[in-house]
This record gives sequence, structure tokens and C-alpha cells, in this order.
Amino acid sequence: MAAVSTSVRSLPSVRHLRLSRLSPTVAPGRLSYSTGIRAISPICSVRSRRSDYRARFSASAMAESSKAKVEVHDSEEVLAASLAKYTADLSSKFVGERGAFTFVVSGGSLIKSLRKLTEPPYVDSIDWSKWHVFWVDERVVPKDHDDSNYKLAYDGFLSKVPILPGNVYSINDALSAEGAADDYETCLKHLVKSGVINISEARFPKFDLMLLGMGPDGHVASLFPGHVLINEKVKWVTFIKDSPKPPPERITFTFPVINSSAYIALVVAGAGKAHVVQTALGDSQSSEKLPVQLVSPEGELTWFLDKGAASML
Ligand SMILES: O=C1O[C@H](COP(=O)(O)O)[C@@H](O)[C@H](O)[C@H]1O
Repeated sequence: MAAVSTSVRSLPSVRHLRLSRLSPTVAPGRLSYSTGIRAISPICSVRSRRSDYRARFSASAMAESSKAKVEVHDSEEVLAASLAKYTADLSSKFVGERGAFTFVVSGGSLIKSLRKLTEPPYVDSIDWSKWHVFWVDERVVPKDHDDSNYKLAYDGFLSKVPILPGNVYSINDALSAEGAADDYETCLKHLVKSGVINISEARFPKFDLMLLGMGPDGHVASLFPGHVLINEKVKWVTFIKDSPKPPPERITFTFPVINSSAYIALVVAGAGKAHVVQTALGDSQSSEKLPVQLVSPEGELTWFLDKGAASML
């Protein structure tokens, strides 16, 4: 695999890892590591909670490589500041280039790390009116349920910034898991047709920025280790009824969609995930890859780690 390298920004509190498959070396302010990273609705529910609660990846991704950057921050606080700047810069780039910014979030701990976007200077400088917000996965529960990724994002982020309610694409929580997945895929197709979402050469939706969290088992979105859904090659959005992590019923983007993204940020904080980060970024010889190792976008992948998450690198 070719060396994957980075040209990361020079934040003083960030250690930049230049990834290569060669032996690890350490240089002042810059570390190099071996890596096994395979830098690989009818009408949708577009209404916000505020209104009424309705409101190339290829099969061979594992054999491919792509560029990945790794940022290691001294703390989650510094990570959140860097993530806010990264997101604001991409918002400005895409709004300038295409007049819209398609932004995909996960649930889980990631949402807390978006808090700096809700504060000055970003809350005032970002052109929120051009944002279109999507979920990489969602639990099939009502939108006011504590397990809802929509509720999590609304409470922690969306309610604090002036994104247009009509540009928030939450799932239809009145449907079954299968119905909600179909409905969300149909929604994406409409938005591709109307030009809000770009399309990849392989004819999958190409989001401008996707923010992914990672579970302690190496899952991303609702794509779990060893589950058949990680092999889905055709559907854009699929469903799961036996998620090993509760709640059991969820919908999720598939890897072809995830890997069509222009930019992906993988955001991982805390020592509890250090061993999975080590597996993902290490020189793993295992033939069975964790879902996180299948994240290999056409565009650019950046890992945002805090010291704890990077502690086993
Ligand atoms: O269940 C889920 O878990 C993952 C990881 O969550 P975290 O709390 O360990 O960061 C999350 O990315 C996903 O969106 C969510 O549905």
C-alpha cells in the first residue's frame, strides 16, 4: 500500500501523524506509524422538532488505499475546536463552490464535540442557510425518544444554530425500519435529482462532509462487525433489526454511500476506544476488517483523536 500522508494544519496542540506502512518513527512534533488503514420519500421528513417532530466504494475497498490524515489533540476540548474550524472551512468552501453544504452526522458522543460550532465566532460566521443536514444512521424510535439520534443532535446542536427547519432531513418515525430506510433513500434520490446532493461517478450520493463516530467494537454508523450489512453494495440506505447495540432497530447508510463522501471526519475520544484505534490505524494482518477499517472515501479522510484515543498508537 502506498504511504498515506498528510498536510495537516499547524495547530500547536496537535500532533500530526504521517501514516506509512513503514516502521514507526518519531520525529519532533510529528510521528509516523505503520497503518493498516484501508483508506478505504416518497416525501422525506424534512420537518424539524421545533415545528412538530414530523418534521467508489467498490467491493474491493479492503484492497484499496486512500489518503488519511490523523490529528491527535491534547484533549477533547482542543479536538472540538479543531473539528469546528475544519467544518466551518468546508462549509465556506462548498457554499462558495456550489451554494449548498451537505452535512451528515452520526449519533453518540460525536454530537458533544460539535459544541464549538454553536459558539462565536462560528455561530455568527457560518452561512447556516445553505446547510442541509442528514443522519448517517438513526434508531427506529420516536424523535422525542432518548435513543433518537435526531433528538441528540437537536438538543446538542441543531437547536442552537439557525439551520432552516426544511433543510433538516430526519427519518419518518411513523414507519417500520424497512419503510423508514426506503423512505430515506427516496428522499436522498429527490435531493440528488434537484441538485442539493452531489452524485458520485458510481451513482451514489456524494455528501460534502460526513462526521462519523466509532463504537468501542469498531462499528461506524449502524454497521457492526461481522454483520451482513457491511457487504451491501447496491442500496443507499438499509435497515437492521438485530443491532448488537440497543436499540435493535435502526436504519443506516451503506458503505458505498459513506465512501462516496467528499470529506469524512472520524471523531474518536477517550481511552476506552484506544485499542480499536490501534487496530484501525495499526498494521493489522487480520483478514476480517472492522467496519471502521472499511471507511475509505473517494475524498479525504481525517481522524480527529484526543490523547486518550491515541494512547496505544
Ligand atoms: O449507536 C451508535 O453508536 C456510534 C458510536 O457511538 P459512541 O457514543 O460510542 O460515539 C454512533 O456513531 C452511531 O451514530 C450510533 O447510532
